Amino acid sequence: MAVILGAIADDFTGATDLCSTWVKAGLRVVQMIGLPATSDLPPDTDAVVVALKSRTIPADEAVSQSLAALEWLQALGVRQVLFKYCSTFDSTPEGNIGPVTDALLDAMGLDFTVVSPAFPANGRTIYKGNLFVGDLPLAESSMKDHPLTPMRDSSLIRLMQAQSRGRAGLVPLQTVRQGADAIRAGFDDLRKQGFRYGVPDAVEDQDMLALGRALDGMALVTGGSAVAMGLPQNLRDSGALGAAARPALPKAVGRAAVLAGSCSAATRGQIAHVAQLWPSYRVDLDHIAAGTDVATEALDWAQAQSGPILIYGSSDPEEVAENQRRYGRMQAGEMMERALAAIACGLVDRGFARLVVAGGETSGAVISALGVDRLAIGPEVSPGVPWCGAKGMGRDLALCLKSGNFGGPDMFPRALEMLDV
Ligand SMILES: Nc1ncnc2c1ncn2[C@@H]1O[C@H](COP(=O)(O)OP(=O)(O)OP(=O)(O)O)[C@@H](O)[C@H]1O
Ligand SMILES: O=C(O)[C@@H](O)C(=O)CO
Repeated sequence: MAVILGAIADDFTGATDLCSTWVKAGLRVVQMIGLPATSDLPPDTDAVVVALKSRTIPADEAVSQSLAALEWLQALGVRQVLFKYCSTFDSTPEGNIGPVTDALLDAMGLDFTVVSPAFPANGRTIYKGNLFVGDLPLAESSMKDHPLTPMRDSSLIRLMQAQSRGRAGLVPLQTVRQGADAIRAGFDDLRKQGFRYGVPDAVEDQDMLALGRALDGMALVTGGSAVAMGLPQNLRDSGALGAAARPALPKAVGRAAVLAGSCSAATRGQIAHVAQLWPSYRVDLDHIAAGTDVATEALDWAQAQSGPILIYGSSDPEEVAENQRRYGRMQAGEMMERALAAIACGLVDRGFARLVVAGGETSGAVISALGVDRLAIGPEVSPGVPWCGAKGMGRDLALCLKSGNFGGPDMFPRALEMLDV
């Protein structure tokens, strides 16, 4: 069977989250890191996700990388393309969700697509076009303090219109609850009225599955990982998919570490939990800025410990804001990412082979530095967070790339228990 589903993800943890959704649906999925240099894929691959690090780069660069990824996927012959962004719609007023969606629509000769970041299993729901994170509207959730993409509006209609060329219209929950045909009719109505993006309400997985059915035949789909849940069934029904596959845990031998650069409320809770259990080391941004070799310091410390360790740069919103005032928003983020990436390489050099990395940008920096070019997706630790197998710096590695906001407080030890650490 040929590769039938393709996706372009705007960050690395988001890509793994999507891969995990398709792996759970029995697909054989490969995650390519960055623009692929080769089309050499395992012969039974059903779906490929190209993981870009394009969420916070300038919009024109995000557009050109996404178009190159689209061309690569089209050359594989995929039937449907998903543009995967964050379930909390992480973006700035300039993009990059809007500009990339517009560019993909144009390149594919289309005039309409769906915009659906909903992810009910992780508490991201959409009602009357407003995105909620747990019980709070997006703009009142901890996402308002995100270091790179603070979200200060909850209306997906306004958010999308502010950064794109077209109008966004709602498919209300009453319509979604009537099932796939009604949703499709809702999209058709919007398109006829000149809307370019359809935003369907969704509060439960059942809504996402109905939406998935409605998206049968829509060549470009955009959203979070949950919008992808229902797509494999359409292809299975049409006979385009073989028997379901079962994911395997990665085999990697070596010490275990958690590296955290995410400053989300969830990650900070996970750090607080694990700091009681394991040796932990905090990377200080002021030391990095002062030119201290923090990587060597952290690695010397790591070698003196036994068992799993935690190394983190994450701070609370006040300290992040202070760091950004001092060094600039993007510069502060990049300094921390570079330090954590250098530490990751040093750890692998010293025999660490099982790494949990918290944060999408952080994961991007770490796996690029490790020279990983693809991930084999294994079983999930928690919704959207799978273990992955990879080759990095010539070694077999087990990597768990955790989206900032995902997972319960005990997610780090649970991840390692799955590998019997
Ligand atoms: N103490 C700090 N001060 C300022 N910035 C920091 C600090 N610690 C980490 N950062 C930066 O904050 C950013 C966090 O983004 P990252 O994508 O890694 O996490 P996230 O947004 O929570 O995760 P996700 O994208 O998966 O939702 C990174 O650029 C990181 O380097
Ligand atoms: O959709 C999500 O929340 C995640 O997959 C993600 O993209 C975090 O960076």
